[in-house]
Amino acid sequence: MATGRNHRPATRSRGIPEATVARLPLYLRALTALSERSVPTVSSEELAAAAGVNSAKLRKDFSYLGSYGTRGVGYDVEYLVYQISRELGLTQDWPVAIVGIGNLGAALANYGGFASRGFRVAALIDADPAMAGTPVAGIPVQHADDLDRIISENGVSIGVITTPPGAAQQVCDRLVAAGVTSILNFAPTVLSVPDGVDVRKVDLSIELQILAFHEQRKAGEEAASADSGPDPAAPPVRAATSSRKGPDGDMPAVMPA
Ligand SMILES: NC(=O)c1ccc[n+]([C@@H]2O[C@H](COP(=O)([O-])OP(=O)(O)OC[C@H]3O[C@@H](n4cnc5c(N)ncnc54)[C@H](O)[C@@H]3O)[C@@H](O)[C@H]2O)c1
Repeated sequence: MATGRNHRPATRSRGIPEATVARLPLYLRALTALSERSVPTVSSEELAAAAGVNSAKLRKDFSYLGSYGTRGVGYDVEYLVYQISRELGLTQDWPVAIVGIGNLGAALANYGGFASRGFRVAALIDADPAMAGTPVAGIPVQHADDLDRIISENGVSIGVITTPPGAAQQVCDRLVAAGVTSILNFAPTVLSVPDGVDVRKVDLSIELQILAFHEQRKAGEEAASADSGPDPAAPPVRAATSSRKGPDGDMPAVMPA
């Protein structure tokens, strides 16, 4: 378990571009589904379609892993699952602490998908004394006063912040001081962290705002085309608005801080 403050993921030191790292979980999700169906091999085109990624980009991404597939056969599904899991550091257990066990923190604690992906919810922490000792998802909530001890006792290197925004920076500082080097921030605030600490933020309202922008644009284009009648030279409305959002496109669902 790497818990040092200056720990950097091996992927970066091995020179894999950040955009490729962001697509690896998409490949892994598609490959895991194939593996569950006992599919032995997959072509780059099939896998690219399943992951929602362009196939040339997929082949380039896999070349960073040293994985080139076999002509006419494709990629070995099980081996790729192993390779990508290893590259992402998922072949080891990552104890995670969630801080702020309200609506969102409790929902995340109850989400079964983390454990199957190598993330074990090791501790739940909240500042509300009334919550101390109360089990959520079978794990007793611990008081925030004991944060340092909880982090070190559980070897936590990934902290999830689901507190109100006003508390997030202070919680972040305490997590970092306790040795946490990666933070997933759900609070709608920008966190400052020292070098060597990685922060990712998730904001569903930003994603919804981007969808609202596209909805508005589609509605405007439809109104304009209704006003002017059909124009054979105009591109189809769908084609103009179907830009992909995600690690293959321009707006990842989980953003660097
Ligand atoms: N990223 C997203 O898409 C998304 C979606 C929903 C909510 N949120 C954000 O997630 C956060 C939590 O939302 P919620 O609805 O669960 O709120 P909530 O009020 O239900 O829960 C917040 C919890 O944090 C605890 N808390 C407050 N200060 C603390 C501190 N210093 N240390 C430890 N615990 C502390 C509170 O006791 C409470 O239990 C908010 O910042 C909200 O804006 C983000």
